[in-house]
Amino acid sequence: MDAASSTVPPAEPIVLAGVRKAFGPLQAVAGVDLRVPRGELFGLIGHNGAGKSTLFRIMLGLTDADSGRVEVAGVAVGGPQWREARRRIGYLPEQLALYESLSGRETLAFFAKLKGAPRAQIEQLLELVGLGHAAERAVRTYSKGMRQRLGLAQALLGDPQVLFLDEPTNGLDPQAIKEFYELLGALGARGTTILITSHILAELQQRVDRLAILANGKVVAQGSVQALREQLALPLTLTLRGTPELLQAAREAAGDCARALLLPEALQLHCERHRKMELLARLAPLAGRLADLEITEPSLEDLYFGVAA
Ligand SMILES: Nc1ncnc2c1ncn2[C@@H]1O[C@H](COP(=O)(O)OP(=O)(O)OP(=O)(O)O)[C@@H](O)[C@H]1O
Repeated sequence: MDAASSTVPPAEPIVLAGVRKAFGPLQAVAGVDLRVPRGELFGLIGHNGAGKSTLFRIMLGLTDADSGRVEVAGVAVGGPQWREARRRIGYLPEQLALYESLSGRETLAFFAKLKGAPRAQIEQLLELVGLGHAAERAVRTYSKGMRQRLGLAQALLGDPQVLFLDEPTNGLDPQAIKEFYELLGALGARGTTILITSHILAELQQRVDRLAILANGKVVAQGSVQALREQLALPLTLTLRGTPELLQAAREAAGDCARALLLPEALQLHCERHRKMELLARLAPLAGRLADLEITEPSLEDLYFGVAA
């Protein structure tokens, strides 16, 4: 059985190797390698113009790469088996055009027809995204969160193996974002592979399995947030609270082990990861008298600025 007729998803539903795309003199995608295993929630981040949308369009077969290998859902994008494989891919663009006068149910029926997906899935998807109660209402009466959930439902028509989500949580409130990611978690647990872009790094940091940071068309770092912390070796921050005398003593005890920043009511010590235990040992004699000690890992935003800025 060949890959196109197989219903078994490949172990790596997204494989890019040496992918390049230029627009005139501009190298928008400059040699990207990416492998995303089945069931992973993978984030793609980067500055405006970094090449994220171009890469999405290449993976969806909407734009041809100039060179390189692009495989999605187990087949070469644009190749002889692509038409069939495209049905196993869902896409939620950043701005999905919806017909305001259609109801939620009619909207899904419209997309199901376009995609050749069974209409029988519509009710189930409306329930899955929490729109069962609003299925009869015109889209014009939907909130932003409801529209995004309807967008996700259309992307899920045909039970895709791979989902591409472009800024799907833009404009959603914190509760809606939480629910959106819970839904993605459930899809991942059933083996759906999800590629997601977002400019809200704090949001991605807690949720993605791995991510790639794209800058000027190149992947400049790739891995789990923790792996990137270790790879990029950005300093940890210890924040100490206590009396001014104690903070001064802590600063002296830290010595060359950390870069110290004395704030009005706290001392911040920025320390390289491999010297953390040495620093804690130096501070140990003071620990009993400190009011508080907090260790903060570099955030995804720190990591991003560490490589992409
Ligand atoms: N059709 C096109 N013709 C010419 N240049 C293009 C075209 N599409 C994209 N570009 C250029 O390629 C580069 C990458 O654009 P792309 O839209 O992929 O970036 P992005 O990372 O998605 O940015 P954003 O976060 O702003 O959406 C940009 O410099 C953009 O101007």
